Amino acid sequence: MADHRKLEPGKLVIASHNQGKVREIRALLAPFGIEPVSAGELDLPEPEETGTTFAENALLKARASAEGANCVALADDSGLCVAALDGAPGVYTADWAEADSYEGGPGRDWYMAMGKVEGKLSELGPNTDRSAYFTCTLALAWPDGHSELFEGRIQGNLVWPPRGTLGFGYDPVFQPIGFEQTFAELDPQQKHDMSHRADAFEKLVKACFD
Ligand SMILES: O=c1nc[nH]c2c1ncn2[C@H]1C[C@H](O)[C@@H](COP(=O)(O)OP(=O)(O)OP(=O)(O)O)O1
Ligand SMILES: [Mg+2]
Repeated sequence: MADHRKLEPGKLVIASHNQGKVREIRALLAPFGIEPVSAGELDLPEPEETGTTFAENALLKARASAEGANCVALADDSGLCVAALDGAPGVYTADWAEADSYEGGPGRDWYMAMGKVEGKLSELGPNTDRSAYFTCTLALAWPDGHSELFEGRIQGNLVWPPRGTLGFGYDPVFQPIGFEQTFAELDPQQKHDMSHRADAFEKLVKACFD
């Protein structure tokens, strides 16, 4: 793909403030001679995600970090899309988890968020379609304004109650097709081999590394 710009070895900012994501992206980047630093480590601001699509939000985050750090930045905007809920929570997946933490400040309550999804599904009755997919849009942004987008997806079914303690976010209720375990029960390496993030990453690697 000659129209893609190659990624050179060196510094790259992971434009995410989600520790779970940063951990996964570091593992995916490990074989490529890239030295990832996270936006948090560089004290880069967390831009407001005002976009209405995954691509808009991914670009917004990548551009903010590329400008702030003056180096290539990689952002991930992802979410859970539930078929019976017309694709919700979708772009608003993180927002559904927004809660006041016990300390009184803003925080995220994943158990509450998973319960919200389950509550809406159960309102639709016992035979409701429980299929869902995770989607991930990766945006690479260069300080000169160039950017590239890659999209990945994984199909599965929602389970209740949540199971497993690995991973992050909605992993305990997501069971990928062909597996008896949820993402939070699978070995992290198994998740990295098949996830929406891995799928998007595979496309990025094909385009941006030799
Ligand atoms: O593999 C995953 N396993 C479980 N849950 C996941 C996954 N991937 C995305 N998700 C859920 C949680 C996340 O919070 C939301 C995306 O929201 P999103 O705005 O892209 O990420 P975020 O606010 O957590 O971090 P940041 O924007 O700093 O990268 O979807
Ligand atoms: Mg976010």
